[in-house]
Amino acid sequence: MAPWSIRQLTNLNSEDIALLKNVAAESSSPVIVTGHRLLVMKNVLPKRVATGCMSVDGLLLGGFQRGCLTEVYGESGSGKTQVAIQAAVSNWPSGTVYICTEDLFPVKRFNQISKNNINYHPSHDYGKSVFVEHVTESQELLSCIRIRLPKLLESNNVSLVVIDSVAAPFRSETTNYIQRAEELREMAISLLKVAREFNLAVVCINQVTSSMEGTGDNVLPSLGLAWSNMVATRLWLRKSRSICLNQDNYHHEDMAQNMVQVRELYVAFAPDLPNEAAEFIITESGLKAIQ
Ligand SMILES: Nc1ncnc2c1ncn2[C@@H]1O[C@H](COP(=O)(O)OP(=O)(O)OP(=O)(O)O)[C@@H](O)[C@H]1O
Repeated sequence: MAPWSIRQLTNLNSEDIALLKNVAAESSSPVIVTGHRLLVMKNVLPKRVATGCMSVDGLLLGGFQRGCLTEVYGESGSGKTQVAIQAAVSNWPSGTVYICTEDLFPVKRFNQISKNNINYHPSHDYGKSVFVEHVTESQELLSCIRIRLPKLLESNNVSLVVIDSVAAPFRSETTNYIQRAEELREMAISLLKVAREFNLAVVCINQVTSSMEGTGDNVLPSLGLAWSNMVATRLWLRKSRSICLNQDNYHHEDMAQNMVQVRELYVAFAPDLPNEAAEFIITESGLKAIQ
């Protein structure tokens, strides 16, 4: 039996202590259980991580599902990063791990959305709950997910992991397609393990190639069958129509000005969601549902 002690955790009841004793008995090494892990073990955390946009959360029955992989794909500029940043802000005080593989983390935009968050208070340090990592190569990304990520999750309260974007490290090294497929499969397996063990929502952002853009329902992210089989939910982001809005985001057909681009998040595949879409706009303060 591994040595165990209960430090820092307070207000444990007899049920919690019995659960911790069982965990320690089954483990061959010392056990570190944070308050968050205890909640995971007791299975009392909400099953989804909110995106912070009313219409999208309505469609997704509360947000991104924990314990599995969600792929968000769409053409450049469709709003994939905005959705992820908004979810990171809405997830506060719970943490987000944001792994950037292409562009740097958009700090300015994150701060802008944070300050406009409905629960914003000057004393809240939103930045402290976001752990940013930049990796550009596939092996580096794999090692980050397998080694550094679990270590970080052991000692921090995190409920969302974002990879922006998932294909970029593999795109630059595409000479060996078999190796690429194998690495993608390994990455998906490692991400799924982390998602299950720590009860996290893992959101993988994926671009569609320019030749695929605008081809209607045939637009598909292509990372191979092995990868596709690991993804539980696939969401397609696209620009749809333009509309006129007044300052309160109310739709007015007769307004000649303030034309705004509407975006649509469509459930391309999910075991528990209908193939429907939610509309939203992107404003300075983040994603907003249309009234
Ligand atoms: N402050 C802002 N106010 C209003 N709209 C904004 C603001 N910042 C970004 N946007 C909108 O978000 C769009 C960019 O979205 P985003 O960066 O999420 O796209 P993406 O799908 O991640 O693209 P890529 O694949 O190229 O990274 C911009 O084109 C703009 O329309």
